[in-house]
Formats: sequence, structure tokens, C-alpha cells
Amino acid sequence: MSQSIRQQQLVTMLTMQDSMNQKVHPKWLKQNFQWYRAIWIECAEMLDHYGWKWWKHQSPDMEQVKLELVDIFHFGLSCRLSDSDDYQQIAETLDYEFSDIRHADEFRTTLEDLALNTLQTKSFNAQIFAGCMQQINMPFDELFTSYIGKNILNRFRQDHGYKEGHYQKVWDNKEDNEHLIDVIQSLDSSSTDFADNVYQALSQRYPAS
Ligand SMILES: O=c1ccn([C@H]2C[C@H](O)[C@@H](COP(=O)(O)OP(=O)(O)OP(=O)(O)O)O2)c(=O)[nH]1
Repeated sequence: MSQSIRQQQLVTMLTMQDSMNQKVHPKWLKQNFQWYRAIWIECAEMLDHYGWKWWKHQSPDMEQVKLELVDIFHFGLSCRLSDSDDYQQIAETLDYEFSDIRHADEFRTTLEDLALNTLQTKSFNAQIFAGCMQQINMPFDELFTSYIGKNILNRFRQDHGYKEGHYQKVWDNKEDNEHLIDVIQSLDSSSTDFADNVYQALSQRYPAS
């Protein structure tokens, strides 16, 4: 049976994720990193970007909300890669789960369901994750494009001393994540060179390079 486009995109992301994790630690699979912990913490960070305080005016920062979902997806893919090295099989499973969307009445409650499920199972629930995406109108293609962008930013950070502590996170009064949003919007994401172009654009903007 031919592979769907979404499955191909999932295999591409799984490959990039494994490679990114190896950059952080060459033997990452043996480190027993707590991916589930990273997921629920990111859920809380996302809720802050979305807004939840009833006593204060807050407007949702949807670009940042989407970027937090992309961070969660990095950790979710890592969860799945911790259990199997068969990219194709993981992609098929995720592809099915993305068609079996689960959500509560509104986005914040779905996000809490995701955090709760993550804490209870210590794993990644793609059905509820897909529910969060649906409730903020984020199509899978956008997840794919933003995933590539953020993965490249994560690489860029590591190449410029993120782990060692000498990476500059803010340039021109903007956080690197905000620069990334600008870069993604300025490039053609359908180009086969998209990932390389993101890296190049970040290098051009970064003051120390
Ligand atoms: O082994 C790892 C560790 C991290 N990441 C990625 C996932 C996520 O895309 C990013 C970390 O998220 P974020 O940028 O929010 O982390 P931070 O370093 O805590 O930054 P901030 O202070 O902006 O939240 O790094 C990986 O892919 N593999």
C-alpha cells in the first residue's frame, strides 16, 4: 500500500528527531530522559501563552501557542522513538491516531486532558494532541513546517553553545523563537531546501555568527 503524505512527513520528522536527540546526547536512548515530564511542563507553558487568568486582561499569543505544540511534538516523537526504532511503524500508528481525534469542549480543557493523560501514562497521546491542534485550527501541514523550523532552531542553538551556556537567546530585543516565526513566514516552506534555508536565515540574523 502506498504511503500517505502525512506518513511520509511523520517519517521525516522522526528521522530529524532522532538526529536532534543524538546532537543533545549521542547515546540519548540509553539516558532514560523523562520525555513525559517535558510534555506536561510545556502544556502549562502553553496555557500561559493562551491565557487563563480571569482577573486580568490577556490576549492569546497564538504563534507562541502553536510553537509550544511543536515543542510538545518533539517530545512526543521522542517518547515513541524510545519504544521502537521502526520509523515506518511509528509513523503508521501516529497517522492512524491523528485520524482518531479526541477533545473536550474547549481548548484549555483539552490541553489539561493532554497534561493529565501524560502524567497518568508517562507517554504521549497523539489523539488528544490532535484535538488541541483542531481546536486552534492548526492543520497538519503547518505542524510539519513549524516542526522543521523549530528542529533547525534547536540544532542552531546546540551549534552555538546552548548546552555550554554561551548561546544568546535574545537578539534585537526579540527571543530566538520570535525570530524563527519571522524566518518561517519569509521563506518558501514547500522548497526542498527549506531546512537549509531556515538555518542560513538564522545564521544571518544571529549577531555573533
Ligand atoms: O533531547 C532533546 C531536548 C530538547 N529538544 C527540543 C524540544 C523542544 O523543541 C526544544 C525545547 O523547548 P524550548 O525551546 O521551549 O526549551 P527551553 O530550552 O526550555 O527554552 P525556553 O526557555 O524558551 O522555554 O528542544 C529535543 O528535540 N531533544
